[in-house]
Amino acid sequence: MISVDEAREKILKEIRAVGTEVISISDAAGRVLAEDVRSRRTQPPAAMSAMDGFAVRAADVANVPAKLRIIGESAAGGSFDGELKAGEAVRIFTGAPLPPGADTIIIQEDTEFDGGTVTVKEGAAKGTYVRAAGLDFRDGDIGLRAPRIVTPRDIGLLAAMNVPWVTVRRKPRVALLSTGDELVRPGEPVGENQIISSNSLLVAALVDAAGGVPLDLGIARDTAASLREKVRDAGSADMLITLGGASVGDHDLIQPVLAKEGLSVDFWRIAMRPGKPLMFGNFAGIPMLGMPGNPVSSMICSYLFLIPALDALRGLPPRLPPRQKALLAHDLKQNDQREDYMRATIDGEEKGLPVVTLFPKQDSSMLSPLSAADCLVVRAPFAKALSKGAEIEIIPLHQPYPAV
Ligand SMILES: Nc1nc2c(c(=O)[nH]1)N[C@H]1C(S)=C(S)[C@@H](COP(=O)(O)OP(=O)(O)OC[C@H]3O[C@@H](n4cnc5c(N)ncnc54)[C@H](O)[C@@H]3O)O[C@H]1N2
Ligand code: MOO
Repeated sequence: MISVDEAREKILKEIRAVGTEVISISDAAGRVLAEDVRSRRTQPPAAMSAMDGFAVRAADVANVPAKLRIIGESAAGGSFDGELKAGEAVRIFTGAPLPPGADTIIIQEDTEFDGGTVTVKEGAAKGTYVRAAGLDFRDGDIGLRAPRIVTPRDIGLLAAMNVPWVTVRRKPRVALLSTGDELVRPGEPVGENQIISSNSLLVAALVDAAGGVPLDLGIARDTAASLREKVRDAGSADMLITLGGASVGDHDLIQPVLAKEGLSVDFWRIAMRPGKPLMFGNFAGIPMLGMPGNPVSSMICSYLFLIPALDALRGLPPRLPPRQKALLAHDLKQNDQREDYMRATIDGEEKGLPVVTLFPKQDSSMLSPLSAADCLVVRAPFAKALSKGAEIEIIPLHQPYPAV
């Protein structure tokens, strides 16, 4: 058995970024930029007022009160074309260009004015409330560098830079094939000893959340013919995930059957719990992850291996699940040779750290504690027994990959 880190390295070594496409910036949130983006505009294009008030020369308001003659008006979207000279002021509004000759804005609260004159009661240093041309960015500046996940904030910047389209990685397509005679889809008629297939839906939702497109190939029955037929549809995918049939039982057909269809196995079995029978290889030219059938195993394998692989397919440096320190709410026994990922809740805080309680049953078939968990407690192989209050490492499960 190989370690979790070794397995991830082997997977990432085999993954290449997918191709690119050009899309509208309104569709770009969450997508990965494939090329640097340069501004097509200087912002602000000219010196502009940041306030409603009067454009003046700072020298004219060095001594207050100062009476100035109003010679015109500049509103956002328009301009005052004349030149401001000594003793003059221009009525100006937020976002309007500064008239030539003016260098300072006096907010209107600091003035008294009628039609023709303004009395400035509070002076201001030169440049007050003036946004210089190019304050934000200049034509030709690189505004965003690739690779980068486009955030809603980036979309605002792209729009302001007058960039309506961007080149992004296309979304990687991930084919998901469930296997097992016992499986039926949610809502279908279900026999006494059957179970509802939850795995592929869970992993599909993760693929979607991580920026990929899940392709559901359905459920293959535990026969070579069914598996061969279903896997044929993986052709257009960038990656294939099989769910179940990864272990050593007589009905675990993934490896023996797919080997005849072009599967070459890189590794099989990892020193982790759950997820031990994970398999990685190449199936007819595309990377393939063979995940164990138990839903918790496939979810944790997705966190540790599939999401970093999706990052790599999207041309990003692969992100690992973020870890943080926490305290145990109870004693914990020593670990064996497998790296352990255990579902737990967070109940309050002590010394600035979350306090975690493990679910008493960690069976990898159990979805209710998976859904209720706030975090996974991570334990290294052969970790020693710990007492209540000891420090441990967790992977928080709420929004672990923030993108806004
Ligand atoms: N003799 C051994 N037996 C097993 C070992 C072992 O090392 N030696 N490993 C165990 C571990 S650990 C796991 S994990 C499982 C993995 O088994 P498979 O990948 O072959 O998966 P299946 O046998 O097909 O299914 C396991 C379990 O999960 C349920 N399942 C399968 N698909 C789905 C689905 N789409 N949605 C929900 N649940 C699913 C299935 O009904 C089984 O209960 O092997 C152990 N055995
Ligand atoms: O490795 Mo299995 O995934 O413990 O249930």
